[in-house]
Amino acid sequence: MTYLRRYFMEQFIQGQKRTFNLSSCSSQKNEDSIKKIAKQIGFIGDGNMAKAICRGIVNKGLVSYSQLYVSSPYIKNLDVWKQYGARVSTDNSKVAANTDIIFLAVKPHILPEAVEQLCQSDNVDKIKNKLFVSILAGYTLKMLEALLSKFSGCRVIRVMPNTPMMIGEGCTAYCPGNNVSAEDISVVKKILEESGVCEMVPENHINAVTALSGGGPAFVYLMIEALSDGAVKMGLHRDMATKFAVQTVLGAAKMVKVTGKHTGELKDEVCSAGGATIAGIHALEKAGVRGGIMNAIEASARRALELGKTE
Ligand SMILES: NC(=O)C1=CN([C@@H]2O[C@H](COP(=O)(O)OP(=O)(O)OC[C@H]3O[C@@H](n4cnc5c(N)ncnc54)[C@H](OP(=O)(O)O)[C@@H]3O)[C@@H](O)[C@H]2O)C=CC1
Ligand SMILES: O=C(O)[C@@H]1CCC=N1
Repeated sequence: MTYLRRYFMEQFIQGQKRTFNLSSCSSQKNEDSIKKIAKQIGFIGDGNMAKAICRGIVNKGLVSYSQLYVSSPYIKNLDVWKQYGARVSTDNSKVAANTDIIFLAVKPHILPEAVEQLCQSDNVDKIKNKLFVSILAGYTLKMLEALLSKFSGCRVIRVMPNTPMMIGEGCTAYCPGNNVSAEDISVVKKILEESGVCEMVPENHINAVTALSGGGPAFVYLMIEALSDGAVKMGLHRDMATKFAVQTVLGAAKMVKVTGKHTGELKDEVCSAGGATIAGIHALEKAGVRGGIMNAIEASARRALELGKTE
């Protein structure tokens, strides 16, 4: 078991425990019944992003685990879902046939194989008229609609989520495909909005979104690590350095959001004339940090574009 898988399983279990505690309180129950989505939701692929979405929506009371049906190739890996009441299968077609909304949550290079499994199954007739939600980087609506064309009446919504959905702080963009109804959009939006910010974007913006918010958490983790490393170099203990780096990033992000001020103005409020901060800003500018970050977004968006092409 990889470290990441073990970590997500632990988080997943903790999330479930917290949900159980919350839902035993009556006011939460009332709120839950208002929010609840009366649909069966399928996940083809049970990796990091699928777990983040599921944990986010279960924690918010939108669905219960019994409404989730998850598939991936190794039955052992699905035990954790089963343990909490989700249905599981190694057969993707069972998930697609027995749910209303199907999240495609495999890696891009796996998608043709996963869809082929649906096409070759005995469940083809039962997969008609379904709503598919693709979270894959790179796969355009046109490609997705072509891949799923065997299933008449299928609709597709392309979304780009991120892992902080798991804690209700996600950031997701979505683009509806041809044939989706207002109800399709409304239910998918409800799922995504419940776990953070959610905006509709034109499809030609989705690769930029993939780089910015899809992969962005990784860039921010790296920055937090570097801030902590710098402070350790200057003598702070690691625990404190990381705790302060995290709180500083959180606080700065909230300042931008809450005050609505331009980031340049907020930066100027920190930089005393001839002081310590401007010396640090100078070091960052000399290192080309702004250009480096812009290059990272550009490289990531270009790579996202390539991911839909078969490799
Ligand atoms: N991770 C992220 O932050 C984000 C990811 N995405 C997108 O989400 C998708 C999934 O990424 P992520 O969750 O990170 O990837 P993971 O590798 O964590 O998950 C992929 C899952 O697919 C399973 N799988 C492999 N082959 C098949 C198959 N034939 N049928 C069904 N399931 C299969 C894997 O099972 P096993 O492990 O047993 O092989 C695994 O559970 C990608 O397309 C990515 O572009 C989008 C936004 C953010
Ligand atoms: O790295 C990737 O390709 C995916 C897309 C966004 C986050 N992870």
